[in-house]
Amino acid sequence: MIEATGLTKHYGRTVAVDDLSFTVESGRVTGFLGPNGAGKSTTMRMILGLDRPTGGRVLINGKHYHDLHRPLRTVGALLDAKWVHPNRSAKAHLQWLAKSNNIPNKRVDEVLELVGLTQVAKRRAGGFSLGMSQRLGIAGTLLGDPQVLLFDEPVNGLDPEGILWIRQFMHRLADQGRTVFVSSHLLSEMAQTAQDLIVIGKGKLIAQTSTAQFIKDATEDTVKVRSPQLDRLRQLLTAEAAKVADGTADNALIVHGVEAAHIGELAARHDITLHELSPQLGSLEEAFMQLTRESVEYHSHD
Ligand SMILES: Nc1ncnc2c1ncn2[C@@H]1O[C@H](COP(=O)(O)OP(=O)(O)OP(=O)(O)O)[C@@H](O)[C@H]1O
Repeated sequence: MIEATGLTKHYGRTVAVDDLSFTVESGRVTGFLGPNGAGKSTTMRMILGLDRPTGGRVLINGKHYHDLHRPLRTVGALLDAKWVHPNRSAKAHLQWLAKSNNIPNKRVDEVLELVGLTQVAKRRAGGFSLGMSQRLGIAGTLLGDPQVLLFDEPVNGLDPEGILWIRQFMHRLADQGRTVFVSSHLLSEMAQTAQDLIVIGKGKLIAQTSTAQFIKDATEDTVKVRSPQLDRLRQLLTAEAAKVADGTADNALIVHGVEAAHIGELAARHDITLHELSPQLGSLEEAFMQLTRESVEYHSHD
């Protein structure tokens, strides 16, 4: 578990992180979202003791990073996947990391196996593709079998196969009861990966909630209806004060403010044939734009 309380960081006159409080629970993948410059990297660096807070505190499993007896056994972090000596093999890189942290050598083979790099363990890491480098970086985070894992933009630049692998791997780590905290700009990817979200804007907390609730709160659900008797249906819905707009497909309407079940019953009562009746859920992109825009406007009026 990661707990931030009143966490604040000033760089000169810039307030990078502003009185931020949140909790990252174990057994879940938690996404960390915010527009550029919102303070995500600064927050992650403070969690890892790489930056000292100006105010407040952040604890990992109840302790400051610096007070952890063997940090790598409690928290693994991947901030930059290309952070590896290019001429070292994947295995030599991990062996060096293990040795400098008093981790037995046999754990290196285990983590190589876990991330699927056993076959290429002896190849120069400098020649690895981005996807392989990410796997090597993740192997490094797992060396100490830590309970808490932090990943900064882990899927940036990866192909769809690499993205899917990382998503499934993170879910597996969370299913093992670990705390998985991951920042990303790729919102559609986050929508599928993260069960919970912490969203910040200008260093302040905008939302801490489940991904589903975040989308529900910030977007309006609509229903798409297709019917050969569209004009009749439109009249009936408008008479009920529903907001109705033309859909992009032929013979389709987008209905706001009425449940799909009600539209189905209305159509049945008036012998109207329906070819489609599908609730349209808002996207994480829409919710994110909506909520971060409000935060920016709010702050500019401060
Ligand atoms: N070492 C530093 N010195 C001065 N200002 C900094 C430093 N690091 C970050 N900042 C400033 O703090 C703010 C937050 O930056 P940070 O990199 O934490 O945001 P971010 O959410 O990670 O952004 P991005 O998504 O673009 O990576 C920005 O205004 C940035 O310019």
